[in-house]
Amino acid sequence: MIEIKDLSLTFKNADEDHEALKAVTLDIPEGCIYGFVGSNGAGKSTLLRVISGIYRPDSGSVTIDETEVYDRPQAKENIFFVSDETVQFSRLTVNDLKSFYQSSYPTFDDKVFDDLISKLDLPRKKPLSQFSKGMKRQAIVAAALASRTKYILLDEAFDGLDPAMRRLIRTMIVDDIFDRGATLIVSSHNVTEIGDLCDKAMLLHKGEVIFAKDIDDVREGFEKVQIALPEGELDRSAIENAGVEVLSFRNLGRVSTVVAKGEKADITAKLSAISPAVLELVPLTLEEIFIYEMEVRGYAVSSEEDK
Ligand SMILES: Nc1ncnc2c1ncn2[C@@H]1O[C@H](COP(=O)(O)OP(=O)(O)OP(=O)(O)O)[C@@H](O)[C@H]1O
Repeated sequence: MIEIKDLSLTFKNADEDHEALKAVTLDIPEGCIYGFVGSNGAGKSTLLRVISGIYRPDSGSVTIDETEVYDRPQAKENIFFVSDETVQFSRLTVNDLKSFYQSSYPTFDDKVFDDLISKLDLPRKKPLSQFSKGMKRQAIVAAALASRTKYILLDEAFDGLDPAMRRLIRTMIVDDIFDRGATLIVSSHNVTEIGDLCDKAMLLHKGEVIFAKDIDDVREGFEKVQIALPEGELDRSAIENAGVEVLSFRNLGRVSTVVAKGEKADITAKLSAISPAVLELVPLTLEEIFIYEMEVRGYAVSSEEDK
């Protein structure tokens, strides 16, 4: 179990300081796949680095199985962090990578690594600098799985992988995590992928946790409705005047699509009072929810047509 309590971290720069994480509190249970999503610069990589013991928080704490990780090499043996940058490995070959991680992780399994490299069909004696971005990613993920650590942290999980490889790597990771009861934390900008892969998700914005929930509960409290009057067009104010909290409003011909905050029964009752000819609830994607949550906080992500 990873417990993060009231954690803050400020980068101190020559020109100005930047508070990258603000009072983050989060529990990551064992055996789950946890997704970190958020805007660019939200603090996802910084948080993964703090959990891995690379950065020391200014205040608050991170404990993994009740042990603080920073400055404790033994605790780090339980964690494999795949950074979003692979430049540090450029001069190494796949075989060098194997030796490097063998010495870093007592649990490293040579056979698992060799099998994965064969499955991925990666050259073993070529420096990683001559690999494509996706191939480098594959090699590091193979090392992560072969290290047999209890916790794997993947920054920008599937960056640079083609669709077939995304699927293969995803299956390899999920099978491994499931078989061993390990814990995986992934950060990604691909919200759909996070929704498909993860048990839980945390939305981070400007260093603050907006929510941390089971994936199945993320849609709770939001509804998307298609509505049309018997005659004429609706406008946003008509919906708001009916007492519905509108997050997004869009007209396509006579049919309006409304994303509203609130409970299904309440929203339906209020909209029924307008006496519409059409009133239909439609599924809301995770991406839409994340966008609305960030819009509410002033993040400019809506297109002209959504207004
Ligand atoms: N070493 C550093 N020194 C100073 N500021 C930093 C450093 N690393 C990150 N930051 C700043 O901290 C904030 C959080 O960065 P971070 O890389 O954690 O965000 P992120 O959510 O991973 O972003 P992205 O999705 O764009 O990769 C950003 O404003 C970034 O500029």
